[in-house]
Amino acid sequence: MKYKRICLIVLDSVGIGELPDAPRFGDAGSHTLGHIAERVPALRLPNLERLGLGAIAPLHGIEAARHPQAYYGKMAEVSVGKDTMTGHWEIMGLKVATPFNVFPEGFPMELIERFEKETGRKVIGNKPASGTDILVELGEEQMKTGAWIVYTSADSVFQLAAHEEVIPLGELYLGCEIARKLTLEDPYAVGRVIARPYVGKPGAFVRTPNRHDYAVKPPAPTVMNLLKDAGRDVIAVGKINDIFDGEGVTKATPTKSNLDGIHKTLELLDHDFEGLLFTNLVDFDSLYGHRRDPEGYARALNEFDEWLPKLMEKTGPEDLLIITADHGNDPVHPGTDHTREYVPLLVYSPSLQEPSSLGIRATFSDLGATVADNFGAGSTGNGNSFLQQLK
Ligand SMILES: O=P(O)(O)O[C@H]1O[C@H](CO)[C@@H](O)[C@H]1O
Ligand SMILES: [Mn+2]
Ligand SMILES: [Mn+2]
Repeated sequence: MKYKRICLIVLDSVGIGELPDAPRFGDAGSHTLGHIAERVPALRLPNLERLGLGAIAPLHGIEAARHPQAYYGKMAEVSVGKDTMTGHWEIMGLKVATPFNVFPEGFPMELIERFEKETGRKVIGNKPASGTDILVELGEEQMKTGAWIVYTSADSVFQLAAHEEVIPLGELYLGCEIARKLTLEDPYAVGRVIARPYVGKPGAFVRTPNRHDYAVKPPAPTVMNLLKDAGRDVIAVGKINDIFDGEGVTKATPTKSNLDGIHKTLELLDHDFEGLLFTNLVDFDSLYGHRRDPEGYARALNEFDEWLPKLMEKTGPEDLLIITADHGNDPVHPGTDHTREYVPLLVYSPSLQEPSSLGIRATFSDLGATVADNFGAGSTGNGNSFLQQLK
């Protein structure tokens, strides 16, 4: 065991430029970090810059450090998707070869009818939509009729929106469990069912942090399962537990925001453990990427950058701090969906002598392979470990 604790932070959707196959996903020219830096020329990320962020790709206002404090590079996604589950599963050693089903025309009527029958409420919506736009369109109708708002996106998601004062949270979660049961397998096989509660009055609806995700289980053991089976700790912060449906997790903490996720990560680093601390910071994606808000996205990046020194401080010589992402979500790209991009890779420990480039990794799974390698936990069969390169 080279490192005792590995703290892996996924900045959800913080991509670093189009992948060669981006045109196939409608994402030619996408560049989440690059376009934010261009749109918000005042953006400075001095701490990520010190680690080597600007050495991965040219970014306006962020220099390429001459002596980066972290190993740096970028990783390509080989799986056939650009959603959160696919990205995280690939990071943890799986290659998703069959895409999840998507529903650009909405869900088949027979599924909707079964859902209505089992829940005792009607469905309105049933189409791809932005989660905030659909509330503007249908929130008032839901308040009047008590019907479910069902919507999807370019991802494989069955999203169920409900006003907390019209359909109580408990009933919303029950509705999601019913939807989960109905869509678990073919012919629907939906990646995720998501509870989307909101509050407020027409014209001023706001979504609450009581969102809850019901994912399918990863189709094979991931690096997290390998670690858990090898007796290591696998601590999940934020959405991680949902994304893996609890598989391979030994302890989980949900979060309310990026800042909450950073605080919880810092707190966990104060305790002794041996294994992986795996954090997802989702605000980048849900509050700014999907909302096509480059200014908000820049502020969130800035906030993470300000807390980074604290995270580095708590990373001891026997620890590794790894920062990456799961896909892109370029706030300047047309539409409101994810973008098919490389993700950044920064690997820091105060014990590293002269960090240099890790190059372009052929798959996100190189990261998982490195984690498994470090703990002598075996292999999922995907990815090449870069552990020996870290000196
Ligand atoms: O527009 P909202 O509701 O935020 O939905 C987004 O969030 C979903 C899950 O991450 C994505 O599939 C996308 O549809
Ligand atoms: Mn994501
Ligand atoms: Mn998303």
